[in-house]
Amino acid sequence: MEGTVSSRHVPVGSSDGPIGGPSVAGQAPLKVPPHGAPAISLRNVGFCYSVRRGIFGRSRKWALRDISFELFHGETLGIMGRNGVGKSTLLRLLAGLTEPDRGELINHGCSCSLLALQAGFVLYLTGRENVFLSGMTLGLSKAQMRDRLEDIRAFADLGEAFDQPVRTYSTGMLARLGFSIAFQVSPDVLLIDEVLGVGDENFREKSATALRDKIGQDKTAVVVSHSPASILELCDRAVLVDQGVSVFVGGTRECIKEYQQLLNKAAKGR
Ligand SMILES: Nc1ncnc2c1ncn2[C@@H]1O[C@H](COP(=O)(O)OP(=O)(O)OP(=O)(O)O)[C@@H](O)[C@H]1O
Repeated sequence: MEGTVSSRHVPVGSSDGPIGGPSVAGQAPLKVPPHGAPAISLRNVGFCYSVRRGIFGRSRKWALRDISFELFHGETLGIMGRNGVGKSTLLRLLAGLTEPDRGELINHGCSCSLLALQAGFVLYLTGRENVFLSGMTLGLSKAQMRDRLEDIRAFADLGEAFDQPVRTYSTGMLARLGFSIAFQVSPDVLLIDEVLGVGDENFREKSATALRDKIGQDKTAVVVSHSPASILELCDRAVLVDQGVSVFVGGTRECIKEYQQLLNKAAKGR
């Protein structure tokens, strides 16, 4: 994974993707290009984990090395990249769950909610208790969460398991609860980490439809996905991350092309 990578940024408005570009048969209707205010700006952001080396030693591992892009109000931005290039770490930074070790991340006053599997659940607490806990983490009061509780319970559709400790949940059940909480909390920016493909068939369909509806309401969202079809359907622009660097920022179709070239190059290098 080491090596030199260069980055390319296509200015907003000159996209080859859905924004301002031609429609593609079978694709969602074109969305209005993002205009005006950025919601979150990243400049040369880097982040490192502290990892164990040997029995007593520790060293720093740079998961993100140089990430720069702007997320605009009202747009849906896709994040693509091979396994382990730093996509989930990037979402955690955008959510404010952790801070950059170098560079600059400016949140221009938005609340963000990370829609990821098991994000922040306490395993010995029940689903219901985790709803309140997650709400507090996202900055909502107990009363605000109480108002949303019934919708969350209904959407997650976990039956009696809602009052069981979440350590007894399957991955799919955790995903349902995580999705329902993040979705009903309705933050300014929705951060979605590959949850589109989880849960059973019914829940997948239900969550994908709910997401499409929400994104269609001019919601600001960031979607991590390996699926070109999801990126094309949901996103206005996309960022390609490689070796912790934002190597491409621009239209979705061009980003997918760059991603496929990267995958081909990696396959040849094996
Ligand atoms: N808690 C951690 N401690 C140490 N290293 C970590 C930790 N979490 C992630 N990493 C490392 O940081 C790098 C980026 O991980 P991250 O999960 O952000 O990648 P990703 O692009 O989301 O991967 P995937 O597509 O497989 O989900 C990887 O090399 C990973 O091993």
